[in-house]
Amino acid sequence: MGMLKDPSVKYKKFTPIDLPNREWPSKTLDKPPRWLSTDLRDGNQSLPDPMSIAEKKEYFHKLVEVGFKEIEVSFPSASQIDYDFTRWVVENAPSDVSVQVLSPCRAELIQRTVESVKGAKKATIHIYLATSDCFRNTIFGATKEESIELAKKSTALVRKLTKDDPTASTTCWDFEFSPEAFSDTDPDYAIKICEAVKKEWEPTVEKPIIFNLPATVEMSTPNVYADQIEYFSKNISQRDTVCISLHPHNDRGCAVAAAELAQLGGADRVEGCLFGNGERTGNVDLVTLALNLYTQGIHPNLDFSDITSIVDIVERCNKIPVHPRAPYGGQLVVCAFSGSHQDAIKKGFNLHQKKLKLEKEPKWIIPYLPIDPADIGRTYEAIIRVNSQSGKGGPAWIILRQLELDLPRGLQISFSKIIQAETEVKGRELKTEEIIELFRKEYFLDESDDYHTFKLIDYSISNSSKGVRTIDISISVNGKNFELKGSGNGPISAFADAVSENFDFKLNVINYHEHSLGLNSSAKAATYIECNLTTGKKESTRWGVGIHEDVTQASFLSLISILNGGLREGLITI
Ligand SMILES: CC(=O)SCCNC(=O)CCNC(=O)[C@H](O)C(C)(C)COP(=O)(O)OP(=O)(O)OC[C@H]1O[C@@H](n2cnc3c(N)ncnc32)[C@H](O)[C@@H]1OP(=O)(O)O
Ligand SMILES: CC(C)C(=O)C(=O)O
Repeated sequence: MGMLKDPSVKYKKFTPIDLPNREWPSKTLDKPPRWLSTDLRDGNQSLPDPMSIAEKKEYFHKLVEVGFKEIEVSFPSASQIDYDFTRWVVENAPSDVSVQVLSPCRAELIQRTVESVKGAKKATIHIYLATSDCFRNTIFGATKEESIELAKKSTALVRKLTKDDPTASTTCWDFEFSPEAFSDTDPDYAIKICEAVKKEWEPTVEKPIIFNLPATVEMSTPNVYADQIEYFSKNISQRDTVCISLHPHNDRGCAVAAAELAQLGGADRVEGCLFGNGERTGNVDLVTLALNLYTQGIHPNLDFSDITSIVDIVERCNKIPVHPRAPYGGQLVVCAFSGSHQDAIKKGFNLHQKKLKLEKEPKWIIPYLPIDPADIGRTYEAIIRVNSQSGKGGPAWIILRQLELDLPRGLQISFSKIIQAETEVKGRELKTEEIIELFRKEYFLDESDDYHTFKLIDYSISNSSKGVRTIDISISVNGKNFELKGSGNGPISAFADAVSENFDFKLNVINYHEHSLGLNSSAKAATYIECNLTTGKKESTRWGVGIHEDVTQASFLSLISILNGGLREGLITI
C-alpha cells in the first residue's frame, strides 16, 4: 500500500489551542520537578516479557537508591502477581517513599487497588478515565457528562476508602486523577472534569490533589503540550491545592522536549521511565530530563553517579537494550571516533587539566562533551575510540590515558599512520589494548630477547673540553658487543656521533621532547627523539621513545629505539 501522496486525506493536522498570551517561551527551567517513576507499571505493562517478582524488587531498590520518592509500582487489580508485589512494596518501602498504584474508574477494581496498599506509610491512589472524544466515544460510548459523573463517583469511592476511612488513618494518602488522553482532550472539558474531581476530593495547600495530564499518545509538537499545560495551570481553580503532573509518551520522539516545555508551562511533577521505557515508543526518559537539568547547573535530586549500573538493571529487567545513542547512558555517547572530534576533546581535556591546577572545580567546557563522563561514573577511556575515521588525536589520547605518555605532534602523526594501516587491515575499531601493544612494539618499549636488536649495555660521559662531552658506550647487536666512543655538545649528540662514527649510517637529531612520568621517587622521564637516519644514499626520518628513571638514559633508549626501527626496516645493516 505505502505512503499516500496526500496524507491529509487520512491524517488530520492537530489543532493547537489559542493561547495568545503564553508565558512559557520566556521562562527557563530553574529547579527540578517532583519525579515519579512508572517503570514498574507503565514500563512493565508494555514489556513483551514482563519483569519477574525478583526483577521488580531489584528494580524498586534501584529506584529508591537513585532517589525517587514517588514510585508507581503496579496495576494491582491486573493480577495476583501485581497485587502480591504491591504488598511486598508496602512492607519494604522507605517511609519517605510514596507507593503509587493505578486503577481504572471501576468500583471493584478501585476497591482491590486500595486494599493492595493498606498499611502503607505513604500511598497514592491513581485513577484514570479517558476524556478525549476519540477514547470516550470509541471505548465507552459515554457522553462528557456521563464521564464526569463516573469520575466523581470513582473519586468519592477512593476518598471513602482512604482519607475518610478511620481504619486507614495510619497511611498518608495522596490522590491522583488522570484525564487519560489529555493532550487530545478539549482543554475546557479537561478542566471541567478535573474541577468536579477536585470538588469531590477537597484537596488543601498542604495536601494538593495530583492532576496528571498525560500525552497518552503524543499528537502534536511539544509547544502545543506546553500551551495545554499553561492553559490548564492558569484556569484550574485553587491552583495552590493542585499538583500538575506530566506523563508524556514519545510517539513523535518529542517526549523530552514536551516535558521540558510543559514544565515551563507550569507543571510541578513529571512521570516517566528510566531511559524512556514504556508503552509503544515509551514514556519520557527521566534520565535525560534529570541530566539535562544537571548540565545546566541544577541538581535534579536524582543520583545517576553510577549510570552504568542503572543501564545494567534497566536492560536486564526490561530485557530491552538501552539504545547505544541514548543520551548520557548510551554506550556510544561518550566516545568519539572521528579524528577532528578526538583532537578537540583531547585539547579540551588538556586545557581542563591545566585549569584544575588553578581552581578546584573549573567550569566544564569541553568540545563535544556536554557532561563530564566521570560525573556519571563513566570512564574517560571510553570517550575516544579508534577506527579508520580517527586521526592522530585518538591514538595519542589512548597512549596518554593508558601510558601517561604525552606524544609530541610529530610523533602523533607518525604513529597515527601505523594505526591507520592497522584499522584498514582489520576493518574495525582497534581496542585500547591493541593500540598499546602496537605502540610498545613500534618503539621497542619492552625488553626483547630478540637477538636482532640493538641493546644499551652501559655508558659513561665525561667533559673533555669547554662545552664538549665525550661518551663511552657499550651496546650489543646480533649477539656482538661494541665499545664506542663519541663526542658532542651534549650526551645525545655525543651518542649520535659515537654510533655514526662506528657504523655505516648517520644519526642526525632533529627533534627532542621530554616530560616526567609518575610522582616523586617513582618518577621516570619519557623522551621522544626524531632523527634523520642516513645510510648511503638512503635517508629516512624516524621517531624513538625512551623511558627511564634517568633522563639521559631515557634519551639514549630513544636513540636505540630509532636504531632498532632502522634495523627492522632494513635501513641499517650490521
Ligand atoms: C494508558 C494506560 O496505560 S492505562 C493502564 C492500562 N493497563 C492495563 O490495562 C493493564 C492491566 N489491565 C488489566 O489487567 C485488565 O485490562 C483489567 C483487569 C483492567 C480489565 O480486565 P477485563 O475486565 O478482562 O477487560 P479487558 O482487559 O478485556 O479490557 C476490556 C475492558 O477494558 C476497558 N477499557 C479499554 N480501554 C480503557 C481505558 N482507556 N480506560 C479504562 N478502561 C478501558 C473496556 O471498556 C473494557 O471493559 P468492559 O470489558 O467492561 O467492556
Ligand atoms: C494511566 C495514564 C496516566 C497513562 O498511563 C497514560 O495516559 O499514558
